[in-house]
Amino acid sequence: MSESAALAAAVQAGRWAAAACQVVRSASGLEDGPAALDKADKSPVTVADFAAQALVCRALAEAFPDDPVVGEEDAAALRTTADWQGEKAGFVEQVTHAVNAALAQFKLPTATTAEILDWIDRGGADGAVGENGGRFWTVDPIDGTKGFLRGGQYAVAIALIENGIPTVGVLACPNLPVQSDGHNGDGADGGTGALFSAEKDGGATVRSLEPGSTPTSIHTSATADAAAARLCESVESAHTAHGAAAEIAAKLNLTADPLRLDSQAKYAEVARGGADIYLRLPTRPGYVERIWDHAAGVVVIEAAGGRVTDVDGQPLDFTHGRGLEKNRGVIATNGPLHDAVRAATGAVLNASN
Ligand SMILES: Nc1ncnc2c1ncn2[C@@H]1O[C@H](COP(=O)(O)O)[C@@H](OP(=O)(O)O)[C@H]1O
Ligand SMILES: [Mg+2]
Ligand SMILES: [Mg+2]
Ligand SMILES: [Mg+2]
Repeated sequence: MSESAALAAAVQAGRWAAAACQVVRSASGLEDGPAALDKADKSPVTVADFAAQALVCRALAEAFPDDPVVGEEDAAALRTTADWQGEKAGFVEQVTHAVNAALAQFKLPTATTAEILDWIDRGGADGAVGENGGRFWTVDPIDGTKGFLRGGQYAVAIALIENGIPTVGVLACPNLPVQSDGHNGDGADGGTGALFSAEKDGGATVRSLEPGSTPTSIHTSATADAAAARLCESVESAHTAHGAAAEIAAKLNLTADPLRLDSQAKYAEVARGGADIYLRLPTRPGYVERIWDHAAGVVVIEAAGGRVTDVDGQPLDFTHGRGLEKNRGVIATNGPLHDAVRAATGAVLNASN
């Protein structure tokens, strides 16, 4: 099946953004890592998050100038940097450098800092129902920023949402091998990285991040035997309840240790059969999952034969703006295991309430 214009634009956006992330990683010292700021919620944002959002928004604007974009980041902090000193001095210049280094790799003209900040702020839409005929993009320029900082997994995640349904998804994973190796939490293997993509009702594919690479089809595993299943979850214990996942695994007689990786690389691994179950279990009441942390992963995994619901068995509801306001946690599986995993999850979470 040939790629739609929307998928082609998202693939290009993912390639540009991944290139900027790789520029930042290779330019930063191994000990210090890339420069990062703390956001209002104390979570980190790096030079590469901003550079990647700028490039994704530029690519989407070129192909679809009228489409709103709901991006995780905004440039407000970068517009007030005149008196930044110490480790923050030069932060904005580093963003500009990363964007222009990536553009140069693709033989595109360089941009000014003012243009780059405006591209970042194209991601300021709120995903409100009813705007632009119900069509908007959502972008996580680096999903798994903590993984990126640790040299672990991270993903540039891009999805098109139409009338509340994610219809196109791209996950560019610079530290994930093109072939699953069963221990992908380790980070860069010296390979080129992998780009996963899918369209709703089309197939899902993986290709290398190398220029001109060819996509190959991927599919979830066929296993219906929970005891033989591999479970993946976040590295960060603040993002998912590791203890409850261990209880669910025990209930399912699962024997293998969980595969811990950052970012939507977890959706990608289940989508290609490298794992069978992804659990994201609420850690504290009131946390609302963000749409950009899931939309692209949902398209890829469903097109590969998998299933996604929240921990209550409800479909993820993308019609409430920037948050999955009506959902709690996420269960993603290969498909055949879904009902059993959902039942075990319900039993464990209800027992602890
Ligand atoms: N308390 C919480 N529960 C669940 N997810 C959280 C969380 N706090 C932050 N996150 C989200 O977890 C994402 C990373 O997921 P993972 O642990 O699977 O790598 C972060 O994305 P960013 O890294 O894009 O900010 C952030 O949006
Ligand atoms: Mg973040
Ligand atoms: Mg994220
Ligand atoms: Mg992010």
